[in-house]
Amino acid sequence: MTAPLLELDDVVVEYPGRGRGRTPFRVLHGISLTIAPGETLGLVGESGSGKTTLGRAVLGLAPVTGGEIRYGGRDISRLGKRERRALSEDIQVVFQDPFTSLNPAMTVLDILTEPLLVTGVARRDAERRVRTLLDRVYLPHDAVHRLPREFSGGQRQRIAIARALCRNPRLIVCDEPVSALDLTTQARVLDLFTEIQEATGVAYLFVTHDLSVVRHISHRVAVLYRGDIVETGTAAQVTERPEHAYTRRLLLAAPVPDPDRQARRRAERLKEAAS
Ligand SMILES: Nc1ncnc2c1ncn2[C@@H]1O[C@H](COP(=O)(O)OP(=O)(O)OP(=O)(O)O)[C@@H](O)[C@H]1O
Repeated sequence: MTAPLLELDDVVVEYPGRGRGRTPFRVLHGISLTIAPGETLGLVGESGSGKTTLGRAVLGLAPVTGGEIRYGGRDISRLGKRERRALSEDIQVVFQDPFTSLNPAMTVLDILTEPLLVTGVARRDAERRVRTLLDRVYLPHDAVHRLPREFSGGQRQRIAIARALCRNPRLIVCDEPVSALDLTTQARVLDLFTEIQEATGVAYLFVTHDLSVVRHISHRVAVLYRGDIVETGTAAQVTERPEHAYTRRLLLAAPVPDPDRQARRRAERLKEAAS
C-alpha cells in the first residue's frame, strides 16, 4: 500500500472562548483520516459541521489543540510562519468564491506570475509557465491582460485553479469550489479538476455540502457531523449504501431534479420520519 500523503490523527480544533469562563469552543473532536497521493477525498456535512475548519487546519489556518496532521509523514500541525510558507509549494487552496479570492486590481498575468516570481523564478520562465497553465485550464492566452471582473464566474474559478497549480502542488484543499457556479459550469469545472488530477497526480481534499458533487469527483468520501467523522467509504458505498443515519438524512435532503425520484425520496423521508 502507498504511504498516505496526508494523515489526520485524532485532530482537535478549538477556538478560544469568549466572555466569562472563556471555555474553548471545540469544532473538531478528534478527526482521523488519510489521503493518498493522487486521491480525492470528498468531505461532506451540513452547514456548521466543521468542513471548512478541517480544510483550514490542513492549511495551518485553524488552531489545532490536539492530535497531529502529517504531510508526507511530517507533523505540520504547528509550524512557524517560515516553514508554513515553504509548504505552500506543496499544499494549495481553491476557495468557493472566485469573486473575492482573486485580487480585483491585478491582471491575470500578475495573479499567475506572482507566486512564481516571489520564489525567484525568472520573469521569462514565469510567463512561459503562465501560458502552459492557461492551456491547462482552457483559457485563451490573451486572458493575461484582463482583470478578474472581465471574466464569468466559471472562468474566474479556472483562473483560481491555475493559480493553485502554479507551483505544482501535491495537495489542493478545495473548499466548495463549485458551489457559486450554475449546474452546467459546475460540471465543466469538476471535469477540469479530474483532468488535472489525471495529468499531474495531485490529490484533493474536496470540501462540499453537495452530495452529487461528491459522487462526481471523489474516490472516497468522509461524512462530518458536528465535528466528528461518522462514516467513510468509497463514493459509491457512502452515496448508495450509507451506513450511518446522518448520511441517510443528508442523502434524503439532497435536491434531485427528476420528479419521479423526488416523489420516491418524499416517500422515503416520510418512512424515515415515521420509524
Ligand atoms: N474563527 C472562528 N472562531 C470561532 N468559531 C468559529 C470560527 N470559524 C468557524 N467557527 C465555528 O465552527 C463551526 C464550524 O464552522 P465551519 O465553517 O467549519 O463549518 P462548515 O461545515 O464549513 O459550514 P458551512 O458549510 O456553512 O461553511 C461553526 O459553529 C462556526 O461558527
